[in-house]
Amino acid sequence: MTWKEKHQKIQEQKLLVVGAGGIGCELLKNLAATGFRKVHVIDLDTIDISNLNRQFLFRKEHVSCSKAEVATRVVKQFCPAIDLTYDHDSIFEEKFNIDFFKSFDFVMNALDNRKARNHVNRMCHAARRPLIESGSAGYFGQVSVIIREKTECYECVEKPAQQKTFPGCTIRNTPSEHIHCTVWAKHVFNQLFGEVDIDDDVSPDMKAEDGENGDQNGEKAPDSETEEPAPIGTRQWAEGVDFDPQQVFDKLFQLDIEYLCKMEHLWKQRKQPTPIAYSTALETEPTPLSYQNALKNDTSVWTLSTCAQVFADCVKQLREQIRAQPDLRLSFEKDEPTIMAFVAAVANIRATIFSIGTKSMFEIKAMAGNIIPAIAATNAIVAGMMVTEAIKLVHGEHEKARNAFIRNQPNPRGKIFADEPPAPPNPKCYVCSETREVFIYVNPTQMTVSGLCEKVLKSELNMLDPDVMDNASSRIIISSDGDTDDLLKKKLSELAIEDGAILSCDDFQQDMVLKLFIRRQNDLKGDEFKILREETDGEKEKEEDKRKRKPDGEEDVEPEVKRPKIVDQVEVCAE
Ligand SMILES: Nc1ncnc2c1ncn2[C@@H]1O[C@H](COP(=O)(O)OP(=O)(O)OP(=O)(O)O)[C@@H](O)[C@H]1O
Ligand SMILES: [Zn+2]
Repeated sequence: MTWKEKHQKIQEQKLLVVGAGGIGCELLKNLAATGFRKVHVIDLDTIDISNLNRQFLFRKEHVSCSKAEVATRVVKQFCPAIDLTYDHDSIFEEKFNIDFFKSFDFVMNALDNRKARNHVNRMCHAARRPLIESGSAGYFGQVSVIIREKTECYECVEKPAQQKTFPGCTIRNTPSEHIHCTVWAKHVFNQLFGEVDIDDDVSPDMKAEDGENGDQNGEKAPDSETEEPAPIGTRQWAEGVDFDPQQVFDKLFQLDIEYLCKMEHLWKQRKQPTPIAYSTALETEPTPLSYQNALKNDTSVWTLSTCAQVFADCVKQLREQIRAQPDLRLSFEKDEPTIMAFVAAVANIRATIFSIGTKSMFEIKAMAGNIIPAIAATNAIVAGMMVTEAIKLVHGEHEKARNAFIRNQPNPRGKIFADEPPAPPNPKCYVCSETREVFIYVNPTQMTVSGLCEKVLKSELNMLDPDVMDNASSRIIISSDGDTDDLLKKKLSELAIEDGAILSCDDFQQDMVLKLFIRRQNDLKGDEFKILREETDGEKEKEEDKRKRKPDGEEDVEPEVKRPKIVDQVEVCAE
């Protein structure tokens, strides 16, 4: 094929790009510059001021506008020849069905969360379209090529459980996990004593974006005209009260929380936070530990009053450092005891306010040290590597596809970039193999149908709207059209779903059917469960033996939970 013919082929390809954030902006620019002419981009989000440092298609005047729309407009300005279209929507929308995916030659992911990546992986599998997957975390970056029946899919290998990406609105308004409180506590530290960063805003979000999906409804808190917290920097405000610990405490944990409570739509389906005043916190226990003694107890969980005491002691100490050097900007250092104690106390007070379980300073230190900034150069390199792989796909050179990695340090062969051929599909993958099987340990007398649907199928296995049938009785126990809603509160055992039951779970939109093998584990409580992606024959036999020996079925079956393989797959990190 001549160079011209090759170029012609690039121009004719129809591509879908999912995500117009850090990697997406770079990617759209590269695609246009390489000669791709038929591109559709989807992004659900609007532009935040904190995106501007690396999402170079966006400018200050674009803040609050649709990312997909602005990216499309700006790319067309420098490349009028491109037929670039967009949707300002979530990729989970029903209109992006399998036929929609089939209308493209291949798909490129520039996403920041596993749920959406899993979904696109399944849609591409169902539509038989290649997918170029990407991710970056600080200096680490990765590109993978996923081709049905030829390579591993995104879900062939189990990923580590930790989710490192947190939308800013979750951090500022609606934390639901301790890590959200820890991230916020680090931001508080930076705002008060460190280098102020736009990303680190700690006040309730006036725009009150709701929830994990980034939907914005623009609702303001009542009386926001008069009662909005003053738009001055937290540091400036704190200097105004001479870093008085009580006043700083009351602002962060009482006044701002009271303000947050007024955004009623946030609390329709969530528990409202409880504002806490400094005096109330100290009164919850007569003898809180001092900072010195609390540090000695870094593996135990501090009480609320100890957290308040540690907060006050640390603020005073950090204030002294700033008084000595007024221009000093401290940086977060997890091994600096005052800073770490401050962050641990703040995180736990916030966790208490939002009814989230508190943790020891030791545990919080591990979480706080693990937060990675997004780096523009990594995104640019990743986007470049994606287009290199895209060109191979265009020319049908599937056998030349490479999974590529960028590292922060050279590997033993002195390379910062490394690549390898994609691994073959995992024959036991519950997404892309013929054997779509998942083994789940539950306590059938406690697990509800609703828990099975929401926690197992939707949250853990990323199905969108499953229909579930008990194979033994052929009874539908979960129906996507709501016909079975009266069963939601029932326990599995009430529907005769016990150890050994097999459920067929079908997601129409993802065109995915999998078999769920129920295993009983009596010590699991409520909707708790454990998942095994595969069960070896040996394990099956062992269990069969046990059941034979104890026909009453009362044995505790302790599953051998396999450690997830740590792979070089990275998640884009928000913080
Ligand atoms: N379900 C989804 N449908 C469409 N787009 C999505 C979906 N989930 C995430 N995205 C988009 O993927 C993009 C990922 O980009 P990036 O990782 O740079 O995130 P960001 O939110 O722009 O920045 P950061 O998280 O680093 O502050 C975002 O623009 C986000 O809106
Ligand atoms: Zn797979």
